[in-house]
Amino acid sequence: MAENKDTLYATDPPLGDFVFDQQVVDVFPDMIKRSVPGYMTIIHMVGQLAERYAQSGTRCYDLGCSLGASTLAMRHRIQAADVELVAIDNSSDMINRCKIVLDADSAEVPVALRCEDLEQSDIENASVVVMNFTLQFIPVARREALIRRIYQGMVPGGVLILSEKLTFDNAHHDNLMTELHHYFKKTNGYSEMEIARKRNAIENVLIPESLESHKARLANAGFTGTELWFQCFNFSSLLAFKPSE
Ligand SMILES: C[S@@+](CC[C@H](N)C(=O)[O-])C[C@H]1O[C@@H](n2cnc3c(N)ncnc32)[C@H](O)[C@@H]1O
Ligand SMILES: O=C(O)C(=O)C[C@]1(C(=O)O)C=C[C@@H](O)C=C1
Repeated sequence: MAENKDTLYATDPPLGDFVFDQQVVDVFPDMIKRSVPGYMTIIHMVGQLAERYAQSGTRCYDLGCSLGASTLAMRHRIQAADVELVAIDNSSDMINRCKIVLDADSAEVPVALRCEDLEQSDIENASVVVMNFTLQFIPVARREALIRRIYQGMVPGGVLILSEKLTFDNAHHDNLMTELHHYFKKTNGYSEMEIARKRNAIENVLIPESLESHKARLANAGFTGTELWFQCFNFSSLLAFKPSE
């Protein structure tokens, strides 16, 4: 299916803070590919990591699933038996479109699609949890409790795949990564005006943190072996493990 081009901030932009509403849903595949360097690599590897770490008789979660890109990647790669996928998002517009996408998919691994606030979600018996550019939209003060609940809902040997936009403590490095991200968006066809408007729209709702902050929070929750497995400019993905018994 042809993807609608993201021109949301080109003319007559939405007013106020960025929200994941129908306007965003209609252009989301194009928006995220042209905004997040390495996005498709991350999605592809989520499938491979789920194949490697999904355990029979457990669940694999996609928290902040949007249109289900990570869910589909896992669904087509998981080999373990009796695995259930759980895809959660609190945007009804996203969930409605995600349902259409999943219904059109041929894979047979069952998917439980839930429109709910993931901060209130029951997370149980999880061998794989994916949070792809979702934690950054959760208020910083509530991230620790959420990561702890995710850890508690995981089985021994389970893996969390946490992808996030990053800030850097070194001001020069932070400015360089921000500039390279800006250039990435320009090479993908966004105008200076679109980039500036989008930046203003997300600055109060997308709160990035440093790699060190993420690693400390994960360690405090009990995760071990946390490693940065992907980074392109100021976009990254981490693996964190719940120790085996
Ligand atoms: C950048 S998108 C995630 C992209 C998606 N994981 C992917 O890889 O294509 C962030 C998503 O998180 C969802 N979200 C934000 N806060 C949430 C919350 N408290 N509960 C559930 N979903 C949430 C948004 O509705 C949005 O769909
Ligand atoms: O940082 C930016 O400029 C972005 O557009 C990033 C980002 C994200 O990381 O979620 C913001 C909103 C959209 O979901 C797509 C990409």
